Amino acid sequence: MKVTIVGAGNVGATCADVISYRGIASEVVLLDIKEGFAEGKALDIMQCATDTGFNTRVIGVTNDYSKTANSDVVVVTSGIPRKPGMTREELIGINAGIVKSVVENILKYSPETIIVMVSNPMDTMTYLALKSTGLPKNRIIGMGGILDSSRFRTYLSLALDKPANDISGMVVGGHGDTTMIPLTRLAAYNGIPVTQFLTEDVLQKVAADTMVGGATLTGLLGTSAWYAPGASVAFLVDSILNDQKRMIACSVYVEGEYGQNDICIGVPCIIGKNGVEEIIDIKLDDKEKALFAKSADAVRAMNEALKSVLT
Ligand SMILES: NC(=O)C1=CN([C@@H]2O[C@H](COP(=O)(O)OP(=O)(O)OC[C@H]3O[C@@H](n4cnc5c(N)ncnc54)[C@H](O)[C@@H]3O)[C@@H](O)[C@H]2O)C=CC1
Ligand SMILES: O=C([O-])CC(=O)C(=O)O
Repeated sequence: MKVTIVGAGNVGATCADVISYRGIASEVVLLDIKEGFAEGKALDIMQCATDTGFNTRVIGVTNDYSKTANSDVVVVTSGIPRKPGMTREELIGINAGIVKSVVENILKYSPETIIVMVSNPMDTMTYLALKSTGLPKNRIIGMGGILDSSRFRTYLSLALDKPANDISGMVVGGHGDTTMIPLTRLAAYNGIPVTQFLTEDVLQKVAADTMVGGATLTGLLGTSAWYAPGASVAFLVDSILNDQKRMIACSVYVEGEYGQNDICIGVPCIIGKNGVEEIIDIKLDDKEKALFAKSADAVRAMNEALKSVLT
């Protein structure tokens, strides 16, 4: 199985690294516009093979899309990350043009591929990729909810002082500091609702910390995060390539689900070899429904902003 990752920067290279050492794909192509950069990252990752014991072939190329031909999955991480104090939405001006040209080039060589969108603002870039290519909606998947859910589970694990892997929880809605919705009511510690262990105040703090999880790391690091984002992309790619049919919160095109239409937004999906195989329309309570509608309005407004950026 072949995966191409466009953008060999922090997230792209980390994702290539995790895909390789977990043996998720037999071939990974890293592509970047910076001369020699992807080649260097690929060689460095390949030189881990004997110590960590993997056989994935990793190659790096500078803007040579012919080497990406017949990729089963293409991950798009090309574009700029935010700096401290910025929102993801402020990246739209530069990243929209990059994403549009990248997906056009990709489809010339891999017309049947499934695209995983990472570049921010991710919900908007997912919508842009869908609309500009006309691909079927099952083949364009935005990565955000899985990362937000990992952060949610981490903050819950810290509050409970219990292992994160014993905790389930999901974040839906937009992948933005104010648009994501950690579903605290449904989070559980080995099947037991966390509401039995944590006070409402603590749960509200966990939700607030989750929502600004990316901004907190950007403030600490000076650029946005990459270890957890790279691992989240690899998890998603694994579910596609190995047809695992995991339920993962992803940004996908909705047509009536959650009362929304014509936007890409984070909802629970079954992810398998066909990409998005099903959207799980879970029952939200009235408060969650109102938050989802507000989130959807904000996501829709960004899609409107695309028009001025691309003309
Ligand atoms: N959806 C999510 O959950 C997350 C999204 N991100 C987003 O992912 C993107 C990448 O972040 P980082 O890897 O930290 O940035 P980075 O700056 O480390 O890497 C981006 C790479 O893209 C390359 N690039 C730029 N234009 C290109 C083009 N036209 N073709 C090929 N390569 C090109 C750059 O040369 C650079 O190497 C950002 O937009 C960031 O906001 C980051 C973390 C999580
Ligand atoms: O915070 C950012 O800008 C990058 C991102 O989407 C994340 O780490 O969640």
